[in-house]
This record gives sequence, C-alpha cells and structure tokens, in this order.
Amino acid sequence: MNGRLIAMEGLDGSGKATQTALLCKALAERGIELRRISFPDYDEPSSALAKMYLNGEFGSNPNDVNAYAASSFYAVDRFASYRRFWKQDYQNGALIIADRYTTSNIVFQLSKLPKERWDDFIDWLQDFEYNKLELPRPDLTIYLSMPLKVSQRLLTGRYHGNEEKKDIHESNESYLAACHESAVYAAQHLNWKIIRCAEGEKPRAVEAIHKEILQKVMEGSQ
Ligand SMILES: Cc1cn([C@H]2C[C@H](O)[C@@H](COP(=O)(O)O)O2)c(=O)[nH]c1=O
Repeated sequence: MNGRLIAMEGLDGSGKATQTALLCKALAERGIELRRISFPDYDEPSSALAKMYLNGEFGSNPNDVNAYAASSFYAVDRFASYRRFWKQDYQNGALIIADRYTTSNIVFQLSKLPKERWDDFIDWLQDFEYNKLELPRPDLTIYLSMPLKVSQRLLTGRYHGNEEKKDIHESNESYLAACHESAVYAAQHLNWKIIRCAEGEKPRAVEAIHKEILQKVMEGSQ
C-alpha cells in the first residue's frame, strides 16, 4: 500500500525549513515514522542543472530559462531522488514529508507565463511529473503564506546582508512578487492548505504556525 506524501511549500524566506523541521520532530515524538526529503537535492548530482540555473549560468534573470525548461531540471532531480532513495519506503506505506516538491514548479515556474496559460501549464506539469515521470502525487500540500516584504527581510537576515549569496530567484524581488501571485492562484485552484504566517507585516510566532500545521496534518491522517 502506498504511503502518504505531504509537500511543504512557500516562497523563499517563508520559514519553510524551520516549520518542516518542527513538523517532523512533532510527528516523530508521536511515534509516527516518517522520511524527510528536500528539493532541490543539492548534495546529489541530479541537481546539477537546477544548480546551474539558480547560479545564473543560463542567464541572470529567472525568465532567461522558460517555465518548461526550468521545470524539467527540477523534475529530473526529483525522479532520481524518488528512484534512488524513497520509492521503496513510499510503496511500503511510509509517511514522506517533502520540503518543496512538484508544487515548487507550480509556484516558481508558472509565474513566468501569462495568466491565460496558467491552467495549461499546470496540466502539463502535473502530467509530466506524475504521469510521465511516475512521481507520486502529494496527499496534502501546506502553503506557508508570508507577505513578500517579510520574507525578503527574513532572507536578507539569513544571508547577513550579503546579497551575493542569493540565487537568481532570491535576488529578484519583482520575480518573487509574481511568484506570490502564482502561489495564491495555485493554492486556491489545487486545494492547498494555506497557513497565514504573518499579521500585516509582523511574522506570527513560529510555535503558533507550527501548531496550525500539525493540526492540518493530523486531521488529514484520521
Ligand atoms: C524544488 C523546486 C524549487 N524551485 C525553486 C524554488 C527556490 O526559489 C529555488 C531553490 O529552492 P530553495 O531556495 O528552497 O533551495 O528553486 C523551483 O522553481 N522548482 C522546484 O521544483
């Protein structure tokens, strides 16, 4: 019997890594066995093209690589990870928690297209990743909704003000603003669970966000 796959999604600087870690810890404390995965799979050779793209080797603007080409870089990385590391566990019924997944292509690549092509792209991407590459579909997608101003502030803090450390997505504020719009569209149309991570421009407490995420995950497992 296949397991359950939960995707954690959010813009860069949304607190996703922190919340994924807290979620995994809370589930483990409840005796729930799980496997945590993360994309891009930076430590593996399968992420080479995604890394080249993010380092600006195909152009310094995200739009220098179209949505379909960039999506394929990330999708093959997922294919390699699934086949090599977690297919067996998933098919044996494990709970898999993914820090970014196919859903990131929907947020970050969809934004490159005009709105009238968004539904077509989503159909193409889902067919490519789930049908053609045979990757499992998430059972639940949690979207951490953080206002752009706040996530940018958190990102700058992460890099201690060193702008050069940002990848071509992180350093492009207007691109991230477009990604925010595509994320809102996708979350509404694909039934993602949206977690509001700030009140106005003030981030909510990490623990309060965590509790809400845990509740959504536990609801889905009953
Ligand atoms: C996993 C993944 C990430 N991305 C983007 C999101 C981030 O801006 C960037 C790298 O992810 P990271 O900042 O979480 O390491 O790549 C995609 O566009 N598609 C994907 O499938």
